[in-house]
Amino acid sequence: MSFVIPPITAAREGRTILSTPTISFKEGKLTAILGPNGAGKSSLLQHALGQDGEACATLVHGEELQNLSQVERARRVAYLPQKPSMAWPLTVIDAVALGRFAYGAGPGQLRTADQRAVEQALKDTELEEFSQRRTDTLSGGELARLHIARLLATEAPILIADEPAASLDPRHQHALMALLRAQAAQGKTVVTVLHDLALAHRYADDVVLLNQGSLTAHGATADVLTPSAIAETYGVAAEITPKGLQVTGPAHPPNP
Ligand SMILES: Nc1ncnc2c1ncn2[C@@H]1O[C@H](COP(=O)(O)OP(=O)(O)OP(=O)(O)O)[C@@H](O)[C@H]1O
Repeated sequence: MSFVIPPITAAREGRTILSTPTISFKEGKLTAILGPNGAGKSSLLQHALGQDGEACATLVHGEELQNLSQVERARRVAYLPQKPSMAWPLTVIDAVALGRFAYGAGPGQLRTADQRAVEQALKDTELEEFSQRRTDTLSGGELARLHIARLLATEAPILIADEPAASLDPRHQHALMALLRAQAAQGKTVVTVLHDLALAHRYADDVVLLNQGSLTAHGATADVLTPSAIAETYGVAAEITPKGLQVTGPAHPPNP
């Protein structure tokens, strides 16, 4: 299912924080949204999904998202924000089951398809052993995996995650990216904000590069994520070898 963000101009406190053209995300692809702190990555997603209270004519499979019912939206687009909240402590399995609300399910009320989706999501995020634990007893990385599990349990055709890898250890970061790739390979439209350029280089099909609220590039990862674009955008030096991308240090190290 295609996901198309129309041209956006957004301002906060009198300052333009976003000024972007149409951005189309492709079905069957994993797209990484990259850019330095404050580039506008979260604001772009929040605005596109109507989370900032402003109208936005985002198109999902050709239909305006804002014209769909809440349930229909949730069936099409699953969104994991950068700072997800958990209103009250639940068991892990019940928290993941919240991902099934668009299908009339919830904690303790799971039909076969819901049960299957929840179990698969727990398995994919290696949380099966934690299923009966209270969410407020989880470590930071375990809690991050719980939120990813809830995203996956929706089985929505469009998955959007804002920095899902931030608090994961390296093995779980790679596992997450492999999982997102697998979701894209199943035909889903997968969009994720990342800060780890090596992960983006290794796993993303496409990259959207933002800087100071503007879109500076959008295309195939190998075309966009070049050492010169990285130096210009982030002020760091990077090398690309057969082993992958490695950030080697500041682009302009201070003189000793
Ligand atoms: N409500 C607000 N009021 C004032 N400034 C805001 C508001 N919301 C966002 N901004 C500013 O807009 C800019 C973009 O913020 P945004 O959270 O989208 O950046 P980001 O690219 O996701 O950054 P990060 O990588 O640090 O998460 C930042 O400079 C931020 O301070």
